Amino acid sequence: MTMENDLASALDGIADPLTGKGLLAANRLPPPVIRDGVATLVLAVDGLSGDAVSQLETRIREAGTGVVGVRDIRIVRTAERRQRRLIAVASGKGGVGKSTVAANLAVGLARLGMKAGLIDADIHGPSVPTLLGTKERAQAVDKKLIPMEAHGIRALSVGMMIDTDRAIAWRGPMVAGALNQLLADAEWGDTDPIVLDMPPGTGDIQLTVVQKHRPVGAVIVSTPQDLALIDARRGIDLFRQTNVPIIGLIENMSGYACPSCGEVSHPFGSGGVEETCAQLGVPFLGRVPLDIAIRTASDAGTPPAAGEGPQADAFMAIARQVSAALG
Ligand SMILES: Nc1ncnc2c1ncn2[C@@H]1O[C@H](COP(=O)(O)OP(=O)(O)OP(=O)(O)O)[C@@H](O)[C@H]1O
Repeated sequence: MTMENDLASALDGIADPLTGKGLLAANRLPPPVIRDGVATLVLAVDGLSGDAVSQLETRIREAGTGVVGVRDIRIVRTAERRQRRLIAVASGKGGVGKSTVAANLAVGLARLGMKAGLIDADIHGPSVPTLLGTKERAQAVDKKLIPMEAHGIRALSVGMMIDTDRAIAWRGPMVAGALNQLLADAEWGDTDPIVLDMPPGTGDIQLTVVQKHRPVGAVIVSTPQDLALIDARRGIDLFRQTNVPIIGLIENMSGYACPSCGEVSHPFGSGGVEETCAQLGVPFLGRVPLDIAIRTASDAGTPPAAGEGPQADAFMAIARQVSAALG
């Protein structure tokens, strides 16, 4: 028994790449079983890339064979069915730029070489068709929706399915049903990861989405002003309660550069999101300035992350951090 305990604590000393918790605490591994000096470990590979799994296996073997009495480690990976990693982009409050960030994050991840997708679950104001410049309805083949392709990503939006004026009166179960259609009943092929632009707020709808679709992590968008930050904390709480790791917070509309004189002002204050991250012990992923060029490009259907210049750089820096967090 002590040998198994020793092995368990050695394995729990390895940090899970997604949550940072020990491998047992993160439910990556169940308590180990040892027979005749051979430990058989069932490793849950959900949400991890092939490289991340291989690195983790190496560390498990190193830690395991260091335990007295363990002569061999056998690792069985859980069914490696194609797990699509969902990244939830949320905000506690509307209008903080959540959809803008979600679209540019997906485009940024695609520019880093991933087959990224984007789902617009923001039924009260589906903005992805505008952000990507895809105004047509999505086609369906054999009752499966075909995601639109734009700016290197695949995307589906409630706004590509229905008359959005009607959706505004939808209740929770209808939202959940529509989302299921966008996620499970669509032809996503090898798309991974998928950025999920969540409905704004932290109510029942958000809770259902999170519980049902189990994102591998959440990105929270906030502006620096106090009110938005209070709501962002609520967003963090929602994910913590449901055990979804917080990938980090983004400060959007941070500092305004006057297009004529160049002077930078801070209409919503400055540094608030980074401070909140430090207080809550969650990563700060970066800031995106309040920039007219971002709004005009977004309204014109050309996500800044697809181009060059300071606006693209701000989104790419965030995409790199999210990509690193995914492993
Ligand atoms: N960094 C920025 N600089 C300038 N304009 C921005 C920036 N971020 C977002 N915007 C603009 O602010 C408006 C709201 O953005 P967006 O729709 O992304 O917010 P949201 O949080 O998703 O809103 P909602 O809660 O209504 O869905 C849009 O016109 C968008 O172009």
